[in-house]
Amino acid sequence: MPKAIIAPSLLSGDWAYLARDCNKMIELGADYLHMDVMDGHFVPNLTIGAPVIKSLRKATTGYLDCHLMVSHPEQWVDDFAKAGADGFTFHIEASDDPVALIRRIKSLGMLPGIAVKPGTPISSLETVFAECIDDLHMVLVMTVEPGFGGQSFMVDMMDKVREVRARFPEIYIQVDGGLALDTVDAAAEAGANVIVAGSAVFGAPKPEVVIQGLRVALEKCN
Ligand SMILES: O=C(CO)[C@@H](O)[C@H](O)COP(=O)(O)O
Repeated sequence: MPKAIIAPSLLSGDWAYLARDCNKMIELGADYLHMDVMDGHFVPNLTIGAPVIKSLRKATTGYLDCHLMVSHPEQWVDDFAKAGADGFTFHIEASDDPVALIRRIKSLGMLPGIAVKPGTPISSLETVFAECIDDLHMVLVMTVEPGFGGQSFMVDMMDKVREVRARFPEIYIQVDGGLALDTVDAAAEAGANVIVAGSAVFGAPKPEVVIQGLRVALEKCN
């Protein structure tokens, strides 16, 4: 099983103090900085693009785990690579040629991830699994409808996590949406090893306690 990774979602941070919040999360024990990129089209919310990642790159050495909730993710891959993103995860529902995009992401020096919305089955990834599993760093199983923080964790998505873990023991499986100390066990037991948590971390009086608690839950199952 791959290493346990905790990725606070900066969507729940303070955008006016983004660099400060990123560095604070790393100091408090986070592994990845989860950056929610939304275009107001693929999802009904609008956030940031590559220029913000470029500025942030100068301000933090943390791993910038970019989750592209956008239509036509191909359009942005070069910009994100130039900006200094470390990971580029896009949605299967948004891409016409996911295999080519995964290869492009990798060739640009980023780690490729592929995401599925709650209504999308893992079978939609068959072509990706067949043609470029060795290039794929991570599968992101959304545990809420993408677009907003603070929603409830969808425990029924754990069947998808189990399905991916059973087939690919070494792949990174990220879960995103509604993860907190009372929901992480279900994700960890199913085989997830990358936990995104926004409101649970940023809303806590001591974020470091939540980060550590999430890590302990993952490590119990690893
Ligand atoms: O991608 C998304 C929402 O679309 C997430 O990254 C959320 O930001 C997670 O927030 P919480 O559910 O943990 O508050």
